[in-house]
Amino acid sequence: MASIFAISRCSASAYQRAIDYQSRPQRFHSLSSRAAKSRFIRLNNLTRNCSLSSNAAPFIVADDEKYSNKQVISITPRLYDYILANVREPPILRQLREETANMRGSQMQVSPDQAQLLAMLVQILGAERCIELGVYTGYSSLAVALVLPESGCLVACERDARSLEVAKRYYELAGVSHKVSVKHGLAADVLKSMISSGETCSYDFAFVDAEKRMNQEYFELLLQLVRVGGVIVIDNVLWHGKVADPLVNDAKTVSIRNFNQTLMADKRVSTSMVPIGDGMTICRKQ
Ligand SMILES: C[S@@+](CC[C@H](N)C(=O)[O-])C[C@H]1O[C@@H](n2cnc3c(N)ncnc32)[C@H](O)[C@@H]1O
Repeated sequence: MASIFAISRCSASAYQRAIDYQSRPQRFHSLSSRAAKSRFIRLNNLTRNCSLSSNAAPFIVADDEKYSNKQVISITPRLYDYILANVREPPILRQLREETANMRGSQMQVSPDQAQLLAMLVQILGAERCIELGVYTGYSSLAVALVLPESGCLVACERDARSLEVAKRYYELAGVSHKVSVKHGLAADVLKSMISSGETCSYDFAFVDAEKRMNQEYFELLLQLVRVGGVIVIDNVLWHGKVADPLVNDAKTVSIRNFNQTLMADKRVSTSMVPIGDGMTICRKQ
């Protein structure tokens, strides 16, 4: 109870500063020594009061008039464990995730709850023809291929041959390789050649998870390939929260932030930004 009481008194901005401090303490340590010391102590207390430990109860991010009194919670490690315990991850996906955990870049893989959402969207759409940009070792593409009908097809595009080998092995193991058309190459080139071959408006679903700075170009090409009513999902739209931090202006963050802003004004699609994993935007072509 004590921690819940502390959490409810911790404001959203204090919580954000506490998170900033946890993720980048060096930013605060670069202050003049006296200012740094007092800020260090205050922020240390904040992180403790905001109960960011693994056993923390969910922190209420918003519940005042600004947010129409709607209560919005953050996900703590304990709550995330609970969410994961409610994901029906097929054993073959679990096996792939566990094998990939020791590989370089494993943090790039979508999370089990994200993969489940992608598979769910494909099922709701009744999708038969799908595209994925950025396969890595195949976790998200396998999640999609597993729910495609036998006649379905997923174009899976990846520039790295080594990770593609793992993906192909798992498509075989899962018995879905006949549904996956693997394209080894640069995503934009693959999409352009699909358009040149007359495949416009013939796809139901696309998932974008390749080079983040190319998102706008991928999106324009995919809009040509996806039918009206089809869905394009873009991953990493929150970019570890950096898109909302005006002090972060590296090229990738700025590019994702600009893309999000452009998408917001794009009347060709309806959109929903979902705070799952590192953030996904779901777009439906109008
Ligand atoms: C975030 S990972 C994809 C993770 C994958 N969706 C999963 O859930 O396992 C991004 C992948 O995109 C690939 N990639 C990056 N730029 C690319 C490009 N221009 N064309 C094709 N693949 C690219 C990288 O090699 C990497 O494997």
